[in-house]
Amino acid sequence: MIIENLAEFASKKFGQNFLKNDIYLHKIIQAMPNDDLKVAEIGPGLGDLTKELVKVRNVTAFEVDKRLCEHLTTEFKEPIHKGHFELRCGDVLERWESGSLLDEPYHLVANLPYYIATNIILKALKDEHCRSILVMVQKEVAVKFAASVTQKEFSALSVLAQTVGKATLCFEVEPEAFVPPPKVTSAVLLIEKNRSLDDERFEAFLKIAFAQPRKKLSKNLTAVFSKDMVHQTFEKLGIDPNLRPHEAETSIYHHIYNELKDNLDGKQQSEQRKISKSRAKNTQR
Ligand SMILES: C[S@@+](CC[C@H](N)C(=O)[O-])C[C@H]1O[C@@H](n2cnc3c(N)ncnc32)[C@H](O)[C@@H]1O
Repeated sequence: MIIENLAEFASKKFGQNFLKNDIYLHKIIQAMPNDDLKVAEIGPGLGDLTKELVKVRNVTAFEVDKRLCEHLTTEFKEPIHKGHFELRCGDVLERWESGSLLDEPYHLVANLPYYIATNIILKALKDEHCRSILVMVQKEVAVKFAASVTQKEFSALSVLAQTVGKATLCFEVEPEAFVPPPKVTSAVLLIEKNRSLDDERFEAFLKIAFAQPRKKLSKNLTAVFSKDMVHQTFEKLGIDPNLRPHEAETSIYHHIYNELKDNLDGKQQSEQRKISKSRAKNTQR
């Protein structure tokens, strides 16, 4: 496929900003974990990163844009034939609906489409076959995942990353490295997993805890749990009730969650009952 004007060819809908810089492509390869597990690449695009990946690993790539799928099938004829490269066309998020992205252990390596980057990382954190995540994302997103406690960027995403392993912001990438250039600075984020997220309610609990990041953590929790319950839990665990959400360590979130999670269920159930009752009323009318 000959593309006369790459900037015009790029689809905004699919978040296409092609990385056209060999230095950063090589830096991504160097940052990969040092083993021979398979690599899953999301959004291979024109295949610039893919070309480097297939030199060192077996790769399965997921691409939503049919034009690019056709291009990649021609471009990677040989590695496809040799069994080093497999292309799956379609929306990667739909693939995740039926379980793991691949049915064997893998590392995720990608220059992600920014409009669904956080969503993809969260799916990969839960995917038990995913061993690590090395992705180019908007710098702001990378900072949130990699922040340490007490930094103002420490967020629910940082707690989730620390729950499964270790997150590192590897390096920043300026907009000019891409065609077309995105409006924001990018960064490569590495999350090395030693376990997977297995409790979706913990994520829901963190949303409550960080709902108003500048308020006190105890205050945020009273949006769902009674004041007494929050007070007693903090006292039992010896936690300062004046802590702001970004000042509490990941382990503190797990301790509080373990104390309150049964009541979180109760709350969810009572909300559910309220919804069902109001639906029943509406049907009677
Ligand atoms: C930022 S571009 C990266 C392209 C290429 N890897 C590079 O580095 O130049 C994002 C890629 O993700 C693809 N993409 C967007 N949404 C997708 C989805 N839901 N499932 C699979 N691929 C998707 C786009 O078509 C595009 O190829």
